[in-house]
Amino acid sequence: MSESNMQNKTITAYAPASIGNVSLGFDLLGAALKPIDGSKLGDEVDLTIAEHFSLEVKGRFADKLPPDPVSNIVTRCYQHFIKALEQQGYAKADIPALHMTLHKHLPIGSGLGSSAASIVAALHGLNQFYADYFGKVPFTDNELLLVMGELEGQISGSVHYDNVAPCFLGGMTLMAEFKEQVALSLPVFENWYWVSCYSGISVSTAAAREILPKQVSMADTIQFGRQLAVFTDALYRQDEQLAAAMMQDVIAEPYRKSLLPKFDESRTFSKQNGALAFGISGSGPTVFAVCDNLANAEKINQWLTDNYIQNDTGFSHVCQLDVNGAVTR
Ligand SMILES: Nc1ncnc2c1ncn2[C@@H]1O[C@H](COP(=O)(O)OP(=O)(O)OP(=O)(O)O)[C@@H](O)[C@H]1O
Ligand SMILES: N[C@@H](CCO)C(=O)O
Repeated sequence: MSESNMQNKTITAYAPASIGNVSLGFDLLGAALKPIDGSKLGDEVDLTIAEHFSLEVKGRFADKLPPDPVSNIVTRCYQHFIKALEQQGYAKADIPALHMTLHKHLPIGSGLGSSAASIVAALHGLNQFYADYFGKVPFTDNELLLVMGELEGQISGSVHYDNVAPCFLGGMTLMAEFKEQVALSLPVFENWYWVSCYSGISVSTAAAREILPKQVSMADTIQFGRQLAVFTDALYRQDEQLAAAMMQDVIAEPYRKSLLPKFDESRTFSKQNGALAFGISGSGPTVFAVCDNLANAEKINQWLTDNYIQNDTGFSHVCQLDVNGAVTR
């Protein structure tokens, strides 16, 4: 598309919710979510040319963010992106400024990768917008991922890619954290349903990291390594039973579950009613249950809706993995 055609064009980028850790892969494994009823579980960013940069925030959770746009991570994404374009050799005067609108659909501090979804929608949208404008894609997926991780780190206190990578690439991703290959896409079980229930309370990721011990025992280290290696192998061999048996969290859940009212009861009900696995999504309070059939998933979804949700802000969805990740239209 030519520069003049971009003048009145709006690009919209969508980035889905995600499960960080997936129980067994603290900071190293993540999965993108898509409710099976077609409802939207992700953030959106609209981008259009303007005289000066500005950010507008709309959506159900807009009023839970700092009112000052400068404190919004989307503003930092824009500033970072423009600086990187200049470093690539684009002259400042040739880069049009944008008006951006963030549609904040994901609750903050939910364990659904809310800040990651804003970051991914903003940066994917910016890359697509300037690709259309200049006729050349400014940054590769891997280059964008590195920036996404850096910005996520500014919010949560340490760089971790297990929300931004699945949110951006879709499906289930394993972090390689190799400069040339930050994340790897893994095979998935297409018949698995992921019930995801947000209780409605907010848990800060930085605070939920703070309560974790700084050292891990030898026994837990060996269990962690064994589980992640065997799980990955089981995905490649499509061995559901073995994969599900590996989905236990020895790093974070023992410390974090005390922050989550009704966690143990929810696990007990889910496991007694057919869940193959149950755990905390990211740093919580969202929990997830994995089922290999819809009837079990719907039963657990109903029970979590009735029992795990604490207030009007909470919600629960039967999901499958969002294999598309971030998309623009
Ligand atoms: N667009 C944005 N989306 C979400 N949080 C934002 C955004 N801009 C700024 N913030 C701030 O970043 C912090 C996000 O905190 P935190 O990392 O705990 O939440 P989160 O990313 O929603 O967590 P989770 O990954 O568990 O969903 C909050 O202080 C919030 O005000
Ligand atoms: N891996 C991160 C995800 C945060 O959503 C954590 O558990 O702290």
